[in-house]
Amino acid sequence: MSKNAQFRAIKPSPSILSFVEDNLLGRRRLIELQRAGYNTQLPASLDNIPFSTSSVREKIEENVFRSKLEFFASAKVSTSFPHPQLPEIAFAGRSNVGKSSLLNALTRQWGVVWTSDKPGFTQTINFFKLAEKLSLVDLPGYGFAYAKEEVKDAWEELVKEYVSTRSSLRRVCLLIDTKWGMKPRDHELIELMERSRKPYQIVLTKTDTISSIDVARRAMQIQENLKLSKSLVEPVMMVSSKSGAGIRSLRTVLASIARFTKL
Ligand SMILES: Nc1nc2c(ncn2[C@@H]2O[C@H](COP(=O)(O)OP(=O)(O)OP(=O)(O)O)[C@@H](O)[C@H]2O)c(=O)[nH]1
Ligand SMILES: [Mg+2]
Repeated sequence: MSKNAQFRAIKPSPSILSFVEDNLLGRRRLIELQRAGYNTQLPASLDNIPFSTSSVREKIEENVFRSKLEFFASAKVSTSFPHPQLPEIAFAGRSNVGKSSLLNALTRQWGVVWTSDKPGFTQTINFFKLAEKLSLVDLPGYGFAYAKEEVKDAWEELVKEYVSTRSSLRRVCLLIDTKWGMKPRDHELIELMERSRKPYQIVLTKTDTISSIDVARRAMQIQENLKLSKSLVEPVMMVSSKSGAGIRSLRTVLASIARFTKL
């Protein structure tokens, strides 16, 4: 069977299918979003309360994500990692997968984290904090095709060192582009997290680019692939920073890390 046919033969579980439907994930027609009660005039309209009568955005439900997002450190080498003070959530994944965009979408604070359509844009580990509650870390993407080999290796070493040694790191969100699925470099990082027993959670990004059934298939495929993994935190999360789909669900999951972990 071809890879494509194999993918199409995947039967997503009922829980994945209902998550996809409840969050209106996948490419959707405008009329469908409007019928579901979303104000499609708003940017990232699915990150709002359906049937809200307000013409502006409702406030973010999770307190911690309403705090001001502040950049506080940047590191190119491990000796410049800041002193670990807050529970930390890191965003890892291939270049261009949407890490920086997701940080912006979670906090709705556009412009604090820089995004770009040029792969390999984020070249250092950037540390942000939300009040004195939680630290969010934007990792440089790996697998960037155009950088010089030695530069690329240096980035990867930095990410690996961070993931395996950082004591305040509570979760790594491993972002995977829904359309393309997991690549060898993603597996390398997973092996490292398994070895260093770092809890990690998969976040499928750019779900607005493919059909909803394919989003569900991708989540199922990854869940099956990683079912023997010990450090994986379930479930597979699915988001679109563009439509706002799944963003509220991810905030809920991540806010509990701020609430329940002490350093
Ligand atoms: N359609 C769509 N495009 C997205 C989404 N999220 C990000 N993008 C686009 O993807 C490109 C890369 O986004 P970034 O957030 O800069 O990606 P990154 O993972 O931080 O990239 P590096 O810093 O190079 O590692 C930009 O052009 C974004 O506009 C999404 O949910 N949907
Ligand atoms: Mg980036």
